[in-house]
Amino acid sequence: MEEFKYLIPEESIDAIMDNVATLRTIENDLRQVFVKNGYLEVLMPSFEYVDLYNDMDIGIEEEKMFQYINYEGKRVALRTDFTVPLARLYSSKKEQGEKRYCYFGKVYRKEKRHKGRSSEFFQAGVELLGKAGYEGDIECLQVIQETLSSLQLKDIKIEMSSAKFYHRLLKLVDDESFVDILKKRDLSAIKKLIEKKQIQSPLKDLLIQLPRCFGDIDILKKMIAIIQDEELKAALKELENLYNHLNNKDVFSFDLAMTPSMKYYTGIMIKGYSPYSAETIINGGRYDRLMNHFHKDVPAIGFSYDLSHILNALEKEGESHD
Ligand SMILES: N[C@@H](Cc1c[nH]c[nH+]1)C(=O)O
Repeated sequence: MEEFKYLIPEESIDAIMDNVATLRTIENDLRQVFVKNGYLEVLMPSFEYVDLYNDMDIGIEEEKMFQYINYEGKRVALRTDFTVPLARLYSSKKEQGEKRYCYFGKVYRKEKRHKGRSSEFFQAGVELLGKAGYEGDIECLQVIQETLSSLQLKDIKIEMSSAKFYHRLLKLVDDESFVDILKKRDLSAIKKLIEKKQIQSPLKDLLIQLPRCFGDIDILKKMIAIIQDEELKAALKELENLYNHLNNKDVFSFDLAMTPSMKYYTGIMIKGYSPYSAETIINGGRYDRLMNHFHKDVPAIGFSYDLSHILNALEKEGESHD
């Protein structure tokens, strides 16, 4: 029996973080910028109904949730996301117009195979509710820019794409296997799919280029010039317009093969990377239809930093300079 005392379940790791002092410094720096920009800090509950997260086609997959059945016989989940509960909060308080929330805390997500990976992620994020279109997007991207230096990491890259572009592509290709192929950027599978579905140019040319469709503004301009489908073109033009309005463009680039990390994204999608992290350190995007679930028509955008991954990256970056 003695040896079992030291065992931990597969969902767990020895300690979530041991460099908590750094976490608190980063958290406080971020908080200052969020609050300065008018974001109200909220402390969200750890438990929500499973149905809150997944009772809609743009919700969160049930496999990701840690859940139990409560005394009412209802399924309750550990907080799996901040964005969905904040949409609930906004609607239940009958808020109207623009509202800015920020938060710090953990989300719990099941991994397919845990194998030494944590299921707890410490996030810091903001949600900007009620501000539509590119003005909301710009505000959100500017908050990211203003907070980047708080992360203490060098060489952060932020890639952008468009959920409108992604969903239109899915519709045009019309094949279940496409999402997985896109995630793997598998050119030979794309070629097979083109054969199977008898896809003709110009869509064919776009698909062949897609796995390598990342880079600076030139890649976006190039694709805008060759794409003929009006919806695809309009989605990319929206991104171009956004980019043109950004002050400091250095950290931003594009990845048109990006797949949404959350099903609720409807417009711009944002992913941030450090060379010292295999996982994304920033995730975000516009989600204009999530609030429909609460019978509201409210546009919204937000992002979150994954502080667990950021701290790991900081440690690796430090080791590489030793
Ligand atoms: N909730 C998203 C990030 C996000 C915040 N707002 C919009 N998106 C995530 O955990 O990946």
